[in-house]
Amino acid sequence: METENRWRFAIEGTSDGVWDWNLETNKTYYSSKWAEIHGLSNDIINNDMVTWESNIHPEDKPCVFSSVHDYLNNKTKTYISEHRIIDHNGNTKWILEQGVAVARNSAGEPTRIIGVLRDTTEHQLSRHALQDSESRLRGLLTAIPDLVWLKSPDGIYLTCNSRFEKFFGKKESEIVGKTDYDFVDIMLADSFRENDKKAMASSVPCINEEWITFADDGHSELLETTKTAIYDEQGNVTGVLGISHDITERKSIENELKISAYVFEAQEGMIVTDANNIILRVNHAFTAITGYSATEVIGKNPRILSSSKNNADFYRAMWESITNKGSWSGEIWNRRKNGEIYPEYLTITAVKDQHGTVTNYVATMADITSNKAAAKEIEILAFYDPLTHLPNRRLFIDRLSHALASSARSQSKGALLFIDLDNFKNLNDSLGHAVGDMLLLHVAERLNSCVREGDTVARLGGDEFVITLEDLSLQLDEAASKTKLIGEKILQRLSQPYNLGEYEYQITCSIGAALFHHHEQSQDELLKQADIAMYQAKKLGRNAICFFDPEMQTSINARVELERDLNIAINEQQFQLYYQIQLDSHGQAIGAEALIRWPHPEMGLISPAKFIPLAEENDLIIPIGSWVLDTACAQLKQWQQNARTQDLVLSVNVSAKQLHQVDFTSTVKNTIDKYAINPNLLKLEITESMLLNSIEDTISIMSRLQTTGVRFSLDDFGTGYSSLQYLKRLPLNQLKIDQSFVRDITVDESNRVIIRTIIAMAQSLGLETIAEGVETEAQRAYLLNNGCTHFQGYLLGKPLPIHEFESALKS
Ligand SMILES: Nc1nc2c(ncn2[C@@H]2O[C@H](COP(=O)(O)O[C@H]3[C@@H](O)[C@H](n4cnc5c(=O)[nH]c(N)nc54)O[C@@H]3COP(=O)(O)O)[C@@H](O)[C@H]2O)c(=O)[nH]1
Repeated sequence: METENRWRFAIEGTSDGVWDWNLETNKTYYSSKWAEIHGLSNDIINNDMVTWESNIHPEDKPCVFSSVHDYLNNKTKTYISEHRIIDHNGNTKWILEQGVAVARNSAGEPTRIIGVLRDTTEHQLSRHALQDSESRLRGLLTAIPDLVWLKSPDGIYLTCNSRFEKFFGKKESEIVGKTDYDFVDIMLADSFRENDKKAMASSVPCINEEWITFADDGHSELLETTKTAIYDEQGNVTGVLGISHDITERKSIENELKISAYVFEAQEGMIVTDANNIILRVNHAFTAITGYSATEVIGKNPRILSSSKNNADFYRAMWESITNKGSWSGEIWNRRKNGEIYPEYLTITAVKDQHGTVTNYVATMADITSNKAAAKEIEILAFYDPLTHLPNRRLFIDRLSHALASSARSQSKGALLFIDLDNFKNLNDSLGHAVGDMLLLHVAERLNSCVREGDTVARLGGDEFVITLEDLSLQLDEAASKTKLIGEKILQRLSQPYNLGEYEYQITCSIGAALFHHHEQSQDELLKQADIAMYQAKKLGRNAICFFDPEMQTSINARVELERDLNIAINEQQFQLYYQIQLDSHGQAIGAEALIRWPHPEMGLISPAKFIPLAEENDLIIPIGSWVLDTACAQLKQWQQNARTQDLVLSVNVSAKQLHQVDFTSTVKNTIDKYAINPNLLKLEITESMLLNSIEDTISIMSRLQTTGVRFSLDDFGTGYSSLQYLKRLPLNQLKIDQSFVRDITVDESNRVIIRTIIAMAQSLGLETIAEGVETEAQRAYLLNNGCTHFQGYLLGKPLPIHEFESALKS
């Protein structure tokens, strides 16, 4: 009892409330302090558990009972509970209650528990106030659309808001305690750290802009980040606060504005007016174009620029378009400040507000004075010949098609003249192109003077001119005779001497005429016909006019077909080589001439005299010549393997185009190498006419080939104009007397003289002579008696396919 009293005395002395619960008697002792906390006094207190329980806040009771239950069942070591009570005066208080068993029964169950109780209301209130403040702060941070974060001086995140979480794509709890290096690449983290340090070292906030990619969805934003150092009361830096604001849109607007300002000051003049068409703003280009400064026009109506060149209807239509369609653009004549009227390309656009009401008009203007001049220039370049200023081919074709249409309508006949100067090239080559151009200018003038106003004289290019003669007559024959008269006038006028600076020059022309008399004729067809007729005039000896006739067309068509077939022949290797024997003065076979044959699948054997000139014209001679050379060398290879034929020399015809191919020398060498033949047995026949042009070039090519051992024969000798001078320089082995001299040898004394001269020339140059076209014994005898060394002709053998040739050789 004594102990109990002492215990009671002691507990009454503490500042905490004490309770002592005897579980066996279910009596509870409450200290005065306990009673005080509960708003009770000791004299009215009941020493039972009901007193304790009834004061507990109803909401907290389940939790308190659970704690008691856990303790009684030995689930916890002490009983502890912080909960609310409602004291006797109705005040809600927070208390912290703790208790331990001081006695247990034999089963180990508590039989007496003593506990203390402390009023924690004040502490709880301030804790809750702090929690509230924190949650308000957090709510605030969350509501802020900016990224907000706080880092320690060494860069460790202390907190951040939810917007910031999106940047790293992590929750705040995962961010706090880490640094930038844990979330972004090292370069970016370095730059963040650098800016943090700057901010912490600065007394004012530091601002920087950076593009940031958000880890949560990968989108990017341009952020303006303000970093501010945070200090404690002693002024020590305790961290850095960062706030990043998305300025992507603002920047883009700023850029748009910059661009707009730039555009406004672009090359084109600009006017901005209000809805009443009063000028609000103009740019520098406007001033440059019109001569008016901004101050001179602001507040005025743009009509100060108008000229009298556009009438009221024009402006009415313009405003109608602006009102109805929102814009107008087109060419307009305006007046500059200095009074000059100029063309302008103007665009006016109505600017409307969201209600569709016009607020402004924006006009852009481009001075097209120079465009107009350029357009004129372009037209001249596109449609006129720059030298003579005559219409060019394009304009001519256009005019011709109109003339044809008009002729078809009126039934009145017209004509097309195709004029080509004769040997114009000689003038260019001898006196130069500048003099040639002067002549062309004179020709253009003279042609214009030969025709009527409505006729068109055009230059197609080079020395080719064309003229359309319209409305000649309703009768075809009369139209033809008028055409002839005009053509003859042109022949006569053009053949008069020309004064070309220091030179006086005379030239003639050839004219082809085609009449247009039925509406199916196309301009291309007519041009072709006149061209054909012009070639006919050339063939007739030049300085002549020829009319197109249908027979010519037939022959042209045949040529076109032949050309097409020739291409097929090359691809399908339809050619054959024939061999014509060549004998020496003792009648010994010394070789042969390879002569191409074309057994056409439908037309039979076509003479080389017919297709070789065509092949030369359109360059098909190149593949044909290569085939001949290759086949001849292959034959030489065959012959080399036989004692009877191993010394035969094979002559191969080479055309001018072939000889002047850049790779001709190498082609010959390669072919010789390919078949490993003796080059001395290959003789290339070139014609005398080939020497007329580019003699120096020909000498150099022949000389290069001569070094390989190849031999040369000069074909058709006597028909050209080779001077002895040139002959001496050519690396020749043989002169071939043309068959035209041989043919009449027995009847024509002049041919005999020529033959004797050729043989004498050959002897003096140390060359062999071979006569071709030897058909009679008399011809052979005469040639032999006059020193001719070699012979070829039907008398000795016709050109034969290889098997027949070799059989003839044996016999
Ligand atoms: N570039 C090349 N030209 C070649 C080639 N093959 C032939 N030709 C040239 O074609 C022209 C016509 O040749 P062709 O019809 O073969 O006539 C030759 C002989 O057949 C003919 N000849 C020969 N002997 C007589 C004869 O006694 N009487 C007679 N009326 N004609 C005869 O003469 C032509 C020989 O020509 P050439 O010796 O070359 O002057 C002709 O110009 C050939 O050159 C070829 O592969 N490439």
